[in-house]
Amino acid sequence: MNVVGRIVSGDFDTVKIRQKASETIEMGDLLVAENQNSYTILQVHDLMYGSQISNKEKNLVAGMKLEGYGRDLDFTDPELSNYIIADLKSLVTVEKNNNTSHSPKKLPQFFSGMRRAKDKDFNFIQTHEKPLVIGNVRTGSQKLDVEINLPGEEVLRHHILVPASTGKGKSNLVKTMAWELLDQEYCGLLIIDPHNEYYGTQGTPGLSNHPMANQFVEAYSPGKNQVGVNKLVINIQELKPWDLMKVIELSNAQTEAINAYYQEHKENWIKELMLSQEPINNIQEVTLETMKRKLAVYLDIHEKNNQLTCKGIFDEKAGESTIENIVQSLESTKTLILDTSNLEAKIELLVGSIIANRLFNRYKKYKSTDQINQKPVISIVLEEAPRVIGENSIIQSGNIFEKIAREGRKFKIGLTAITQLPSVIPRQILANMNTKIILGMEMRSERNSIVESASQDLSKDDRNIATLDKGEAIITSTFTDFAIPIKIPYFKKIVDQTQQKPTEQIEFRGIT
Ligand SMILES: Nc1ncnc2c1ncn2[C@@H]1O[C@H](COP(=O)(O)OP(=O)(O)OP(=O)(O)O)[C@@H](O)[C@H]1O
Repeated sequence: MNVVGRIVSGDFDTVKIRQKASETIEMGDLLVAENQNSYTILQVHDLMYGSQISNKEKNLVAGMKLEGYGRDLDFTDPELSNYIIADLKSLVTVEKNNNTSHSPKKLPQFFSGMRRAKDKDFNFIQTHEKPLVIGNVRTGSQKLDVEINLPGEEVLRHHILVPASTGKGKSNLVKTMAWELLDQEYCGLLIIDPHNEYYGTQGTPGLSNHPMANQFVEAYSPGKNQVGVNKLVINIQELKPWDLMKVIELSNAQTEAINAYYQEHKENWIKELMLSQEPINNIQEVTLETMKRKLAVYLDIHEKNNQLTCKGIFDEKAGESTIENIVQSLESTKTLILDTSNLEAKIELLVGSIIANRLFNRYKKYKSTDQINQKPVISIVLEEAPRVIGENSIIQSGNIFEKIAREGRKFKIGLTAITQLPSVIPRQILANMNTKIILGMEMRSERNSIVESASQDLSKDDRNIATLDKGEAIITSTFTDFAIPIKIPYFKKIVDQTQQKPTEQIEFRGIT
């Protein structure tokens, strides 16, 4: 056994080891303590200096070296006198006889030597029936040859949170996950894409580069025609007063007015309101005029000579089947990418809400008629998620995304919420996000909110999270035995490899 350190003190929370002089232990390294019938995998969460020399002597020797006295001056047996102490927390214990894992309940033997974790230490990992491959086990900054998968259907319906500082690899991770899920027939993905980075363009690979993209990717964009992308046009009949009320600020009188028009004219309410010369019921003229102006501004629909002119994504004549087609595609396990990069944030969320509402109501019906088990799970990918599920979200509380965050799992609809600011997501919603894939986070307040709502005890992981590099992550989930340090693959590399070997099958192992 190649010993890298020896246990010298500690308690159940933190085991302290002294590093062997010839070794270099890194933050986040995985080390193994062997027992007769089991072994425990531990992770380094802090590093510090240790010394047998008094401070006074150390300061004196350092001063002499700095000031040029005694260039060759050193301590006797320097590797014995000064050393590094690493703090470790126990992650998981594996029973050798039956290869099963469980939470550590014992301290490793005092003074025992520890070695680095190897691939075979993770042989206890199982493959799931509907796997979602996330990446490889990581020890410090090194990737092991052990792939991690989670039970995809369960993980997606119980929501995923991807918190990280800017540039730490959030989009890369979600693109990698979407790539993995693309041809899986147990799920559909709705990606609301405010930066137009998922479909791919010439020179920037995206999901359209997947070998099965023709069959499983469908994209909509309000912009100019792009090969393979549908133009996003939604018929105004699809818009209901309650969709609008969540995104546009309306006075009581204005709310009553749009409700009255809906009561009277049903799906033609927008057209009738915009072309109305006289208000219906007891609506005041000024309220009607203000409502016309608001609809014109937000929906880009204008009245001229008693005719409607539609300039934006909402149309009087076209787009009647867009929402239905999108929901159908999701149900047939496609990945649907909605490029919202040219839309104003409120309109982006309005479109997202209309789809999410239709989907939610459909799945609610499936639940009540016992058809839900035959339906795929749907995950809605939300970039900058606090815009809709945050304390100060730009659409009103009680919106469909909040509803999905709170009760979507019952109906097989989940969120994949991406954010730099988890601290502004209410605690109850954070706690509902049963899988968190944590990338590097520089701000302590943001780390705290994640540590407090994690499925495993991450109280010792603050420094580890702060020191995560691009593509390095920790998964904490109710569906894993322990918080797993992982390395996420680089999306561009996956695409390049697939294009070189289009028929190669990737093998993986999973975790229970
Ligand atoms: N797993 C990875 N392996 C290697 N490089 C990566 C990985 N993930 C991200 N990167 C690098 O980091 C850059 C930023 O990644 P990405 O755009 O995914 O971050 P982000 O957190 O979504 O950023 P932003 O907050 O600005 O949207 C990428 O362009 C890529 O160069």
